Amino acid sequence: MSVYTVVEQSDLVEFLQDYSVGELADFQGISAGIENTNYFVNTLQDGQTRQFVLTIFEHHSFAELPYFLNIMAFMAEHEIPTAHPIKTLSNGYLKELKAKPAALVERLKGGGVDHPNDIQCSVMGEYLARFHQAGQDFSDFRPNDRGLDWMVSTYQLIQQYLPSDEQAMIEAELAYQAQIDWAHLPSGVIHADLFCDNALFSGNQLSGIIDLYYACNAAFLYDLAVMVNDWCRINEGDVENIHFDATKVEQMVHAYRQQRPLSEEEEQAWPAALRLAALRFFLSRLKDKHMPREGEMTQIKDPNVFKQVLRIHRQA
Ligand SMILES: Nc1ncnc2c1ncn2[C@@H]1O[C@H](COP(=O)(O)OP(=O)(O)O)[C@@H](O)[C@H]1O
Ligand SMILES: N[C@@H](CCOP(=O)(O)O)C(=O)O
Repeated sequence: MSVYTVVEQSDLVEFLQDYSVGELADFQGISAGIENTNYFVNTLQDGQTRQFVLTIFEHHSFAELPYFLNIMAFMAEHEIPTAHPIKTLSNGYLKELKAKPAALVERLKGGGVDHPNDIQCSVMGEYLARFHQAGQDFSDFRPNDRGLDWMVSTYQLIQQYLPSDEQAMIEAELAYQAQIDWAHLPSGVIHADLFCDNALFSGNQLSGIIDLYYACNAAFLYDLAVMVNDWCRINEGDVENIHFDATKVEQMVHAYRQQRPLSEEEEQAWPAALRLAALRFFLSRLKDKHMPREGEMTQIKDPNVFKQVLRIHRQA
């Protein structure tokens, strides 16, 4: 349930006064998602229904949000299907609602993908490369706040809760990753969290890329690895049965390469990128499990999924 901050009709009518979007027709809380409060908002303007999503940011400060909203606008203006934020009458993207940062963005068509097919994996590979290429012209910079430093500090926080086998695997992987110089690989703006639940499809057509709230500057190869680890992973029952669909991996990476060829260094670093991406989400899910954020009902995702993914890549 991602309605942590309840919005009344009167709140929304007042909030919309600062936009040129017409009059509030109706609105509805969105149950999907885990980080922020989201509402579908419909207005009536010049006899036409307009559809938006209102997001109330539960964990971000006012200061850090312009980067994300500017990327959403930039990518939408560069043929990447992100949701364009709506400008207020004072020409900004960010407002305050119920004492929290809030933004109104266009509502994208399509639905989530639970079991992606080969074509959808290929489409995602192409569009991630397009995202990376377009981002080369984006002027703002944000360091990766889920990089190796964060991984080390997060491990130190949760180590006390972990069984010895997990401690040993994480320490070995951190030591391995510390030897790799990611900074020399092609880098730029990445999504950093492009899981299946952050893309919207209408059939085999990509209609939305959402949740850009981990976007940052980092190695492009890492972003592709994050996506492969989720979109090409086959979960059949027990975690031990997790494996990768080689055709989906090939389709995704081939489509990416067709749009943006990988350098020789990237080709060589690919196994390490898959491991780094698995470690990142293994650690964040372990932290959410052992140190859940206060005051909210979080959907705890299974860390063992990425424990198994990391194990598979380390044994490859
Ligand atoms: N711009 C949008 N257009 C259409 N649906 C959206 C849009 N943004 C979010 N959603 C819907 O809201 C859900 C939660 O959004 P998400 O950004 O994943 O939430 P959270 O920030 O909590 O992770 C998504 O799964 C999607 O169904
Ligand atoms: N897509 C991630 C959730 C986002 O990461 P987190 O750092 O907010 O936990 C996942 O499925 O683990």
